[in-house]
Amino acid sequence: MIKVAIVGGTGYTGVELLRLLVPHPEVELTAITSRALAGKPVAELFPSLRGHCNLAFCEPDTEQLAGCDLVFFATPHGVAQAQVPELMRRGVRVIDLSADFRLQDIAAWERWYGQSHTAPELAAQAVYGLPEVNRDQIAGAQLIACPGCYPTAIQLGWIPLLEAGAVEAGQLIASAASGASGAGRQGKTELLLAENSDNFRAYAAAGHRHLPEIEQGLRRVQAEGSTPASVTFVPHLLPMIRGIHATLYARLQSDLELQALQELFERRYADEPFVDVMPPGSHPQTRSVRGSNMCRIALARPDNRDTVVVMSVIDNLAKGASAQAIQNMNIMFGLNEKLGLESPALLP
Ligand SMILES: NC(=O)C1=CN([C@@H]2O[C@H](COP(=O)(O)OP(=O)(O)OC[C@H]3O[C@@H](n4cnc5c(N)ncnc54)[C@H](OP(=O)(O)O)[C@@H]3O)[C@@H](O)[C@H]2O)C=CC1
Ligand SMILES: CC(=O)N[C@@H](CCC(=O)OP(=O)(O)O)C(=O)O
Repeated sequence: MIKVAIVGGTGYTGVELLRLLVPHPEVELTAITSRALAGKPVAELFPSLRGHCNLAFCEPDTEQLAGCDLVFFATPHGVAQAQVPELMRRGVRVIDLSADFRLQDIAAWERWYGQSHTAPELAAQAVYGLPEVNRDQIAGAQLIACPGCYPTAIQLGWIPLLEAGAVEAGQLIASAASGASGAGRQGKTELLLAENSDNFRAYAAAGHRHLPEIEQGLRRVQAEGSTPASVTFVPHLLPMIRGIHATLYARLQSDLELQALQELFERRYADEPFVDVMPPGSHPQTRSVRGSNMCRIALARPDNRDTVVVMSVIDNLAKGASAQAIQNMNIMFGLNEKLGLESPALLP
């Protein structure tokens, strides 16, 4: 059994990790931290876990965490980089759901996240946990930087086109919308029912911190000498709880028929258990992935003109965070990658 701890067990990604880890046959949960609620039984805060989890929240104590095989950090940006170096020295493996180790360009990280980075050497060592690109490196990694939610939906939607050099990489446009759980479990006025229901709006149109992560990931899959991927990214807030819908626009380099594009995607993801390329004419819905680790993708070429539109949906808390983190864990520990992640989406 893998001895696992979760630092930050009271946020939405923390409790989603719990939901998925309690039935996992190879995991023994040993610690779930919350400084604010230390001592309180986990199932008292989350009654959905009554009968599944008998632990109480505890302080994030390095000695206790160091006794685990694997520690998940489901904490705000800046927390993992302070605590991970000591755990790594003591041989613990770490999967970080925050953005602390996602960017190789530390100056860019500091600019976008508004704080100085205290462990740049670990950012250089971390493996970006997108299994569809980095499966082999994930298997041998001690530290995984789990991708952000928008970056997961957007990269999976564009990777086949950029690998093939099929689109004008310098002019990519991503319009994406997220459910409110993407903003975490903090009280914020814009997330009140009265503000966010029956409403729809963009935010961070002038620049969102996921932009450098998206571009970094896309540039890594491009052939040498290609025009580096450059993205206009505008996120939106949806009046729903879970789900991301990304609509991705790219100009085709040459006159590739929709059928050829469809085959390109089907070939690229043929062996991927968590990417579903839907038949031509489909419009993927967020509810088709709710609670599941699946990314569903469909393609269109409106009026047969030179723009290819990719629609990509994920559950921000699942493939966009906690379920993807468990997919990484399965790969790191040599387990069946799908273990604990095979349930279909919740309907309705
Ligand atoms: N929500 C989403 O869809 C996604 C979120 N993420 C990322 O996952 C991370 C977790 O997000 P989310 O679940 O929304 O929760 P929050 O960002 O609200 O994190 C809250 C958790 O972190 C703990 N925490 C806060 N500060 C510290 C600290 N200094 N030391 C130890 N624990 C601390 C809190 O417990 P306490 O204060 O009681 O100790 C709480 O359990 C974030 O970095 C987020 O950006 C990534 C992808 C998607
Ligand atoms: C709706 C909403 O507010 N979404 C969040 C997404 C954050 C996230 O999930 O990712 P990180 O781990 O990179 O912070 C946002 O736009 O900030």
